[in-house]
Amino acid sequence: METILEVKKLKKKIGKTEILHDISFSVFENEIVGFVGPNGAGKSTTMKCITGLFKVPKDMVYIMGKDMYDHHVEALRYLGASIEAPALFPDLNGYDHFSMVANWRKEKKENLQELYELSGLKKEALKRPVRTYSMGMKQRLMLSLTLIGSPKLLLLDEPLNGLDPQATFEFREKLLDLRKRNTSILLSSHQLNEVEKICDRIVFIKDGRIVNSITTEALQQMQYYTFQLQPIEKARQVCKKMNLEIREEGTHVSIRFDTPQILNAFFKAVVSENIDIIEVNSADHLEQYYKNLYRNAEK
Ligand SMILES: Nc1ncnc2c1ncn2[C@@H]1O[C@H](COP(=O)(O)OP(=O)(O)OP(=O)(O)O)[C@@H](O)[C@H]1O
Repeated sequence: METILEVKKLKKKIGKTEILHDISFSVFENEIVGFVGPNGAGKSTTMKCITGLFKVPKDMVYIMGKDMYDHHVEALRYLGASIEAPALFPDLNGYDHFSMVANWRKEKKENLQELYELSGLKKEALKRPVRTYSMGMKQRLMLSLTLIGSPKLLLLDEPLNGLDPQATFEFREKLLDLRKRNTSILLSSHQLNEVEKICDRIVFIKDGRIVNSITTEALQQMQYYTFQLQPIEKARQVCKKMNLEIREEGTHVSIRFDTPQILNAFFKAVVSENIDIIEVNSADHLEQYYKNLYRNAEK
């Protein structure tokens, strides 16, 4: 499997504060990787280091095997990026932005037609100055601009902000389609349900450190259930005996089962211990995983 992006022991100081501490992860070909973590964890800073917006020392960021330190011109040729709020010129219209970026990236004008359509912006809107666009329209334009020149790697920082539900569905399809066309993507987002739907793997960051990484497939195998069980003391004992992770939220408990077989064994144990199941709900995988992970990281 070809490595598209390699981040190796990336460190970043801003002023006297160490923001990133030895961040290491990779993005492989045909892979969409989610980059997830709380506010201020270091997602945007990492992305800025990858794009060269923040200069980093040698041997820390490689794009298609090119070190961003001394081969950044070649490395950037493979990259499309949208980081933080869409960086657009308020007085230029949509078409102007396309022409400008196409010039930089040496893309032929005739290849832009598909991207105009992909943006979902009408001709009338593309003729208007960007200052008249809504947040979602800016996001749509920005995403289409990042695709000019068919990058091998796309970095998207919070691209779902401001998108309406229809645009979110279309955006999801667009990313999945790009992956089919050999573009790998690093996507930072707080919208866990979308991350779970779009990404092949998720890398978790906290306080400038990578705290975990998991494939979406492995995540789907895990089953999270929220129960109301009585008596709760007995339920706790069953979980302890079975070595199950249990999280208590008021009158309910949330339990993670790594395989369907463990879930089955748990139900059998509950029945044999005469524990009443008052209520049971299956929970979103990524949301539960996130809660457990960051709760453990607090300890
Ligand atoms: N220019 C700067 N000067 C000083 N500190 C900064 C600067 N940029 C970022 N930081 C600090 O670096 C840390 C990481 O910020 P960063 O923007 O990378 O987080 P993030 O994970 O993208 O957060 P969010 O989800 O809120 O966008 C934060 O503590 C932030 O205050």
